[in-house]
Amino acid sequence: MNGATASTPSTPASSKRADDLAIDVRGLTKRYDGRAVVDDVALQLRAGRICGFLGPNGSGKTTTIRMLCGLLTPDAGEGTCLGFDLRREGLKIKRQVGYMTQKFGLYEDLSIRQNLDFIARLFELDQRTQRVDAALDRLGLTTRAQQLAGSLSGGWKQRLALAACLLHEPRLLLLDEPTAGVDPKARREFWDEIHRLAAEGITVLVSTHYMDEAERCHELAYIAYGQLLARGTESEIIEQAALTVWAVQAPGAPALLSGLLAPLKQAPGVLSVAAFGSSVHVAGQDGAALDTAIAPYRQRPELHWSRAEPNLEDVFISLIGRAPDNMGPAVAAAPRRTTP
Ligand SMILES: Nc1ncnc2c1ncn2[C@@H]1O[C@H](COP(=O)(O)OP(=O)(O)OP(=O)(O)O)[C@@H](O)[C@H]1O
Repeated sequence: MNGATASTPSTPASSKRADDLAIDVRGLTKRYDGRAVVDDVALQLRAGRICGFLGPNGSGKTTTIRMLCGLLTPDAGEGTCLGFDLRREGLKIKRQVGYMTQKFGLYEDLSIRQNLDFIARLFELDQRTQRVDAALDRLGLTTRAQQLAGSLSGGWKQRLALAACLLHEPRLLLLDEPTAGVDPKARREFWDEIHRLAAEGITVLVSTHYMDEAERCHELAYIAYGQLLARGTESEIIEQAALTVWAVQAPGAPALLSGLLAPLKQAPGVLSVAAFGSSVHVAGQDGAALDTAIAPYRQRPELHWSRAEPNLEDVFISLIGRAPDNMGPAVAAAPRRTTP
């Protein structure tokens, strides 16, 4: 559903008033060396919502985020961020957006307080000491204020980075894989904070590779090879994918299961074959074709087959299988692809 937006049960498209939308862009495109790494993306996000931005490595998430906050100029597309025109009002957007980059971007040889004070000066904020104190307090950093940023663990660094991008009281947070490499407890605390911010009316677009984080979002956008392939709530995305999923187990020889089923990945009708714990999920959209593909394997006595409910990961793996690959050699004036 490239270029389309999906409504959610609580936010029918008709009720999306323009002034409700923190992000409202369409046709967003960025090309490098003739290759569209972001291709005709449309995204609408209502104020106060948390949207998870998912997709495989190199699918265009960072590039999209950088276009949204005015750091990159799109080659095509238009729209607004926080009501400001993406092309003409980049500076106004930057002043009201908190952008957390994938890589820790603060000074490792400055203390937490010095880093925050530096950011406050960059933004020319008034009442700097009070703002820095409040940010330290909010993120539980007060007792560590004098600690060098470089000596912090991954989780604390992310907390500091979040504090830094909140200092100027942004209305929209663009978080690029904020919890990559962070342990589960720190990730949970980070997400609790994200939800508190959303409850205060801040809009959040957050890229992640973690399915448990996807499940904590109000809505999701899935991008592969630069094209937005799915958009909506978790249940809407699962429903739209219309997958049939079989779960297979091999109680006598679980280690052999993945290898045994590997040829199925190439079979007509099979969109994904993926291990989940002691099971392997085999998924496809055409139930009859899927049945034909798995028929030879269903005869095997060591394999136990049962129908399973599709989950988000089944859907995303299947979507990649169906997406057109843009990683090949660039074609100067390539014809527009149609979305599966
Ligand atoms: N400045 C650039 N010049 C050329 N190609 C680029 C540039 N920036 C990004 N790309 C390419 O654009 C594609 C999309 O990159 P992007 O960083 O947006 O993906 P991503 O979804 O954020 O990936 P990841 O999950 O690994 O962070 C990649 O193939 C990348 O190599």
